[in-house]
Amino acid sequence: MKNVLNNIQHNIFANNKQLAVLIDPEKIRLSDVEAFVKKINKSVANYIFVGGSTVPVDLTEPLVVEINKHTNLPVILFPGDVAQITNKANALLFISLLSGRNPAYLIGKHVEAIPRLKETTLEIIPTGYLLIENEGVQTMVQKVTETEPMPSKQVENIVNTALAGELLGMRLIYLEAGSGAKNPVSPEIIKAVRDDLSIPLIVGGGIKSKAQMNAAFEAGANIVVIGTALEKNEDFFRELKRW
Ligand SMILES: CC(C)=CCC/C(C)=C/CC/C(C)=C/CC/C(C)=C/COP(=O)(O)OP(=O)(O)O
Ligand SMILES: O=P(O)(O)OC[C@@H](O)CO
Ligand SMILES: [Mg+2]
Repeated sequence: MKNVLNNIQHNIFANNKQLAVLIDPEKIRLSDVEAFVKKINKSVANYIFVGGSTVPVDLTEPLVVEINKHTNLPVILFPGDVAQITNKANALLFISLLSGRNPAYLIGKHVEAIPRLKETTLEIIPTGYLLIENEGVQTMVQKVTETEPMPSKQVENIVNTALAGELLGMRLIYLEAGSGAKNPVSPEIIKAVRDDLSIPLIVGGGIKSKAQMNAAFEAGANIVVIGTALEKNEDFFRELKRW
């Protein structure tokens, strides 16, 4: 059923916060998936994102199959490359790296993905993806895509880039500080983007505490994504049992 975007919009209308837990296929063993997913089920999480900047070709599909055995939550692909597309998920964030100027990640990979997507049952959600600079530390996404992140001081440029994505017809905007970033995207940037944007806003990268998660929601994030902090410390799930 193609209802992920509808569900996101419905939750926004109802003023609900939305949490996505990111599972990186490279960072989890199949034998650990059941226990991890059971923790996700007991938390407030609404979605499971699956993806990574570098993932061996044969890891994603078996992971999604295993996740589906243990949860009814929607599984949404957040791919770093075409090989991470599998029909076993519910939806695909069809992301274009708007913060960068590498044609491969703006449109090239997307063309490459079409043979897989022609007959897919996945809900495809066009998503503008903006990598925001974080104290000058290089992120995996930056390295893999050979692009520069947007300077965090250039708030107007960040807002304009997000709005350009909206006007190009994208259905979501994702503000990314980078996996495992020292600091999340600042509330100031989130608020500035939220103030001008009409479509849902996802924020991720470097969120390690409930306070940081709530700061992102308060600033206007509609969905917060947490990956590394839960990978490294599953006790963090205990704080996520209720909003
Ligand atoms: C259109 C298709 C199918 C693919 C291209 C998609 C694009 C444009 C990707 C942009 C950049 C990119 C490589 C994004 C990766 C997204 C992601 C899941 C990042 C998470 O990073 P981690 O892989 O967890 O980082 P670490 O390896 O440092 O943990
Ligand atoms: O792993 P973390 O730092 O939580 O980041 C989540 C996601 O935004 C990375 O692409
Ligand atoms: Mg990661």
